[in-house]
Amino acid sequence: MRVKVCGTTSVHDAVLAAEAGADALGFIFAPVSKRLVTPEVAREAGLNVGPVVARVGVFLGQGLDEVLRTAEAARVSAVQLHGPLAPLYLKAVAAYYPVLRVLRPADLGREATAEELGLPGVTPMLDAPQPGGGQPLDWAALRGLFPAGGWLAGGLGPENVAEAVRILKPAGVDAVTRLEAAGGIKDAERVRAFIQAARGA
Ligand SMILES: O=C(O)c1ccccc1N[C@@H]1O[C@H](COP(=O)(O)O)[C@@H](O)[C@H]1O
Repeated sequence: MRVKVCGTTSVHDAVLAAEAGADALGFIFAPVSKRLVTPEVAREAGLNVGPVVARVGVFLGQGLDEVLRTAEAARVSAVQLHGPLAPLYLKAVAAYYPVLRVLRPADLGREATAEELGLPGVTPMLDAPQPGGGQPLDWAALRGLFPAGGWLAGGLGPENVAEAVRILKPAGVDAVTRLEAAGGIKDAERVRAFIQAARGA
């Protein structure tokens, strides 16, 4: 199972998460976020974590041109897309980058969702309705609905990730709020504890 540490805003926090064993780092380029980072800092962070840590650019409701330009400037290795979007948009991004397509529980079972997830290079990630809000999903209620090969986000932290993994068996987990000392600043102990708990589940 892969572990992603999201909301990285500095080289320091990128190195901290990579040294703690993160498989992937998330860089949020959505202007609404208190974890907004510039492509320049994300690029520099990526250069400091070695060759095997994935760098994921996170976007919410942004235009195709902006997503592709920002991803290129930041030299990310994958893109995470939140919010409603047209199938052609998703197809266009997936032609350049592996995509984590973020879904809410209400999206599961919809025809449009099945169409999106049928595209090559698109991996589902289930998250709470408010991204970056630190609110866990009702994992027990999602048993049997959770998409095969999907990732899980939404209010995960050191104290609850093992339980979530046992219930839903995701291919990857992702967190931000519960790993922070303050908005956009990582708590080193919580980052380490999260990765250990996820791996030990
Ligand atoms: O964290 C944000 O500010 C954010 C803003 C816009 C899109 C996504 C954002 N974060 C994503 O939210 C999930 C889970 O966050 P949490 O652990 O519940 O706080 C994660 O995928 C982040 O990438």
